[in-house]
Amino acid sequence: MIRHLHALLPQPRLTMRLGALTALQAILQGLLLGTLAPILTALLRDRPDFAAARPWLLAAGAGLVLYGVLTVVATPIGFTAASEVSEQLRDRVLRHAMALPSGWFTARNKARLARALTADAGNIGQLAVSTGGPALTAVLTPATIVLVTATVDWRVAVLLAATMPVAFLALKRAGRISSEVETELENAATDIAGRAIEVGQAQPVLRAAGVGRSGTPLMRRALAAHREVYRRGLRRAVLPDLLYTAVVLAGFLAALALSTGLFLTGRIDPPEAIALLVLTVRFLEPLSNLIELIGALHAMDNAIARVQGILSAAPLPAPARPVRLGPAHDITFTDVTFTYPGARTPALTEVSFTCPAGSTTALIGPSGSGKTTVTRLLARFFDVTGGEVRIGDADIRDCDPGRLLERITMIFQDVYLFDDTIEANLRLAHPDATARELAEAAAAARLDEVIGQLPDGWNSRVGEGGSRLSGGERQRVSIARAFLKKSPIVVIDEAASALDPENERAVSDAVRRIAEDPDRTVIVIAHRPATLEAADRVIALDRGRVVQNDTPGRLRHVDGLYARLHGRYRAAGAWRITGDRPPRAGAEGEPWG
Ligand SMILES: Nc1ncnc2c1ncn2[C@@H]1O[C@H](COP(=O)(O)OP(=O)(O)OP(=O)(O)O)[C@@H](O)[C@H]1O
Repeated sequence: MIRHLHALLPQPRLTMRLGALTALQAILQGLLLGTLAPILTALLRDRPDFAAARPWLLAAGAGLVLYGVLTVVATPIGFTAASEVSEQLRDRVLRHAMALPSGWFTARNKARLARALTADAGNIGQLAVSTGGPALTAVLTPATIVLVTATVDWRVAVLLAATMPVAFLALKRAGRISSEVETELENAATDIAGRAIEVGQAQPVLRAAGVGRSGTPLMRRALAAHREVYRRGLRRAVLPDLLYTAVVLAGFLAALALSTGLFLTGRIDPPEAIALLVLTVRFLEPLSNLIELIGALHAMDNAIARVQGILSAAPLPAPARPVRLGPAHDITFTDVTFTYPGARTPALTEVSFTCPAGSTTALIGPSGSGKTTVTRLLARFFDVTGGEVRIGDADIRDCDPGRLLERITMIFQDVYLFDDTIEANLRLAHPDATARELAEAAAAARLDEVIGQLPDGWNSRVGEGGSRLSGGERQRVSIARAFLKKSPIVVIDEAASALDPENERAVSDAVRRIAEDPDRTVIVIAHRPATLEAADRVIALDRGRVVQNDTPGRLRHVDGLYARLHGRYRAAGAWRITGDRPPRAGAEGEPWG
């Protein structure tokens, strides 16, 4: 357990110091009791021998002072150590999570991560101090008492010593069962947390379907399973706990009986009998505490294992010597094949194309054809299964992941905003931006119109996930980030979902401006005819393969996905002339069908 915790902490020095202090205190407790027998022997006589008692009294006094000093030193370290352990763990888990591929973040793994960062990291810190210390004392003090008892009477010492391994065997069994129960309870709790996240995400759907007033069926099942695991755990733990207590009590009673027998048969004197009585009682006390501590210790060990489980999830491999990304920002996919973790069929198969630096490439294709996957692979959310993705001369797997993301801005449909002010959300893209740069970016994305209408302007909070803004407004924040970041590669997933005409125009304008910038290489998952027409190239995907790759002008005259989409827009009269929304790619009756 100590080893596990030690391995988990980047800086274990403070906890090691606390452990050493606690161990010293525990041994000192036992040694102090060792002064009892000679003091009693010297003083409990017809004529007390103070001269013989003095050195032992002095030693006991010095020991007590040392114990006091150790307590004074250890107490503040204990307080600091608990919060420091939790902080170190949180920091380590967070750093690791940042390097994990986005495919890792399933609902269950998100719940595991949330628990590791909140409950587990906090509990490990608390338990390491509040349980680890007493547990160390509960083992070291009785062990020292056994040695000290040997100086009074070896037979009682042997009996006490024999009690310890039997007690530890019983304790091991009780601990194993309590650990199993704790793991089952934790799994059941993680299930509930996962279901809760699911309910949160699917809430609009659940409401629309009129289900879920008392939770979804899966949630109710998870709650019932947790209750059952708890009850079963209580039943399983009773017997092993009783067995351990019985073993310790039996050792204690046997030692008492032996001491009494030795006294009654005149083999030990009254002072020795009193000393043995005190030693036996002090032996029993910490040992019997162990059964209460063992559950908490295993809970800590399980929490450590859970944190370890997250830390062992493989991050995307980082190159030992990252290649520097050069000034060229052309993008090349060569024979890229990719299968999502756990999926059977590839999402992309032998996809090859080049986006010249400064150009705009529109990706089109039916729903599920692999457009989003292309953008995810470019940002290295996942690594390709086969082939390679290059920016300039560099294979993106050879680049530092942080540096890679500095060059790319993603403008997604589902923009996640942090529950902070508009300004703070924008500054994520460029923390040191001046007020002027912020204002220019906001104007370019037409976010200034939104900010002007908010009660607190730039200081307005956007709510969790940006819930206080509409979809189009959120996307304008995301576009403003792109203007602010000035990254040479921009990936845009045009909003396919319904935007009101005002937002739609604002978003289209901003996207057009980004695309027209000759310093930016843009890949856009296009849903609007104007975007398609303005693109330098159009790449059509179907079932994960490139089926067309040419200029929009030429593709219009070739039978295929693009011409069908183009014809469909014309037939629907949805080109910008009318200002109506074009039919959504992937929507019912659209040209992919
Ligand atoms: N996280 C994932 N895990 C497993 N399979 C996935 C995952 N994301 C996408 N897929 C699958 O990969 C394929 C390509 O999906 P992708 O999202 O790239 O398509 P798309 O063209 O962007 O679709 P849409 O237009 O609906 O957004 C689909 O079959 C999809 O089911």
